Amino acid sequence: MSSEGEFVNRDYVFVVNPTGGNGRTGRDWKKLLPLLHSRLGKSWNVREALTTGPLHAIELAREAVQNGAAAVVAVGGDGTLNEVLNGFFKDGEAVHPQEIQAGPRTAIGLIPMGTGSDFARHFGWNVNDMNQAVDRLVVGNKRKMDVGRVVLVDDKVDRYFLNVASLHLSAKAGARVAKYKRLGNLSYVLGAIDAFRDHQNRNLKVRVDGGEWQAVPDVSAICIGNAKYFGGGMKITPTADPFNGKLEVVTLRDFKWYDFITKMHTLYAGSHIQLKNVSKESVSTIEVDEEMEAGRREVYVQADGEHIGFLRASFSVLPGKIDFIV
Ligand SMILES: Nc1ncnc2c1ncn2[C@@H]1O[C@H](COP(=O)(O)OP(=O)(O)OP(=O)(O)O)[C@@H](O)[C@H]1O
Repeated sequence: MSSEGEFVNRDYVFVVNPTGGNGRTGRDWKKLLPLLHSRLGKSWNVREALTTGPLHAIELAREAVQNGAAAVVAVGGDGTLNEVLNGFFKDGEAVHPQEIQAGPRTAIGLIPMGTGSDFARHFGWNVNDMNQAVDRLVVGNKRKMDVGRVVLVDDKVDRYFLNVASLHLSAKAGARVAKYKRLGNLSYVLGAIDAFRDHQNRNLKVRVDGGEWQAVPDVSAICIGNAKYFGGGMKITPTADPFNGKLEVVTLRDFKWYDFITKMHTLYAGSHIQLKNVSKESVSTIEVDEEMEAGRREVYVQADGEHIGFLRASFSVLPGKIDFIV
């Protein structure tokens, strides 16, 4: 009990993916835990929760939020952060502590130790720099951050994202990156080449902010950014800002395989948005479907690098929905 008689939970729950960064996260965690105890331990209860497999981080984070933890911190890559975020939501609603407690809502944090760690790039945080990450937690500044939500109508999937969601070529590439992850950042290039082998641009239709459906021919990829980077450092949605209450949508049309070789450097620089056949818009919601329904199951959808299913999809922003430790 605090002096005002309020119950304030002091748990900082660290959800660790020991397989992240090709096993490096597990090795580094052994050094990080004593550092957390010595630097955070006086103010907070440091709790460790190791994942045992894919999606386990969702359950671990949800349990922590239900128990009213002060913060849940993802230790790993963007995939682990995504799963931790999804533990804050259930059935389309924010999860609340099981007992009504005074005090601030559970915050979310990140110790970036993944392969790509693209979300950390948005903030210029150094990946695998434990001291910098712990400094951030010790200072404990929080900002209300926007959360992206994607609903897949056919797959009955409801998934939240903090970084970038996308569909078609980039999403298929993301799904194929996993088998090359032991090769580090090169995995993203190999995943893209792999995805291109059976890729065809597709005629889609989109509806922005509840307006009219518009046909968009020859779509290579549509990328929906809450933050700027994906694919191991590509500045794909270069004007995205997770604090502006909007999602940044970048549509790549009619790309041929050789365009990705000759124009690859523009994706890393963020200058691709000046190319012909690339458009950008700021939205609150965007719905996407096949123009002709045949072949719908071939249009992949990913969120924060995690394959989640196939079109039809609806993406929307939940402004300021989470307190992020920045
Ligand atoms: N204990 C585990 N065993 C196997 N896979 C796991 C385990 N815990 C989490 N995962 C899965 O590992 C995948 C990748 O994790 P994570 O994002 O942390 O690392 P990464 O892929 O190296 O980094 P990045 O996503 O930034 O490139 C996630 O899809 C997650 O579901």
